[in-house]
Amino acid sequence: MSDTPVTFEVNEGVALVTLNNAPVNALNRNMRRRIVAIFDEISEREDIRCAVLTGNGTVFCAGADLKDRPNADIAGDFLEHNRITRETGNAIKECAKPVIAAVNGAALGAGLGLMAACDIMYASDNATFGMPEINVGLAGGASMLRTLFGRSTLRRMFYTGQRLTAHDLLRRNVLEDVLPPDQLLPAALALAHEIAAKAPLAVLYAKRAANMVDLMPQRDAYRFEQDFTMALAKTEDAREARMAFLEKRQPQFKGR
Ligand SMILES: C/C=C/C(=O)SCCNC(=O)CCNC(=O)[C@H](O)C(C)(C)COP(=O)(O)OP(=O)(O)OC[C@H]1O[C@@H](n2cnc3c(N)ncnc32)[C@H](O)[C@@H]1OP(=O)(O)O
Repeated sequence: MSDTPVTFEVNEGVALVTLNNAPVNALNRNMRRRIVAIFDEISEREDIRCAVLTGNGTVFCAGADLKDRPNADIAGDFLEHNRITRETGNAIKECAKPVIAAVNGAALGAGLGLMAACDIMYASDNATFGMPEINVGLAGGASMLRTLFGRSTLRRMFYTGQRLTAHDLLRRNVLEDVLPPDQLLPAALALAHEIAAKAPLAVLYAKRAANMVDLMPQRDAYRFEQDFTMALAKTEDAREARMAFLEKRQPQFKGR
């Protein structure tokens, strides 16, 4: 295992978070804690506007570390493991800034869950996707895929452990794009920089709204979004965005 199981660097408003636990970036507790800490930090740092999540090596993430399981004979050990496991995805989903997945290889089990927690998803053309829990004595994880797949595909993957290709997911409108490995990170970073150049408050509101509308009925969701529209309309940046459009110039945002 690497000393730094997840690395984190920031460049011009974009954070690049890289899973770095050779050979297959399997998730152990140490790594999960680091992921939670990094995305909480990204939420609060004003110099970060968008993040990209990728993996080092040829596998994005092989899911739960099958060599480092909780001990059911130690009271509390399984519950603590489960708590940090679910907070890993939540930290990405609830991150105040958009997170773009750049899936550079297999994304399996909890690894596919990491991708599913992201806002926008790119993959390399050699990536594969599956929920192999059924084959390794584990259950649980269908809930992580609800926003990605329809009922039948989700259950087929869940009951069989079958793996789908990146092109299968592109055809099913799960992925934004499928790219050769050397073009994956540049494409994800280019989109991240485009988002990072938007009015910061507008992006914060947009992500909160997008997360909420995942959960709410349409009528309530749009009512909720209108509150954000009203709050945003009162900011200096909203006025600047409108004036820049009318004056045919680039906006200068102040984050307020
Ligand atoms: C709710 C969520 C639950 C879950 O996430 S359950 C876990 C689901 N994950 C799996 O079942 C992982 C299955 N792994 C694979 O299919 C393959 O592996 C890969 C496609 C990821 C990579 O294949 P390749 O490049 O051919 O490498 P390799 O020789 O299979 O593996 C290299 C080393 O990595 C170890 N390894 C693979 N997956 C895991 C894992 N999830 N946890 C711990 N170790 C893993 C292997 O055993 C081996 O190790 P050694 O070199 O000692 O033989």
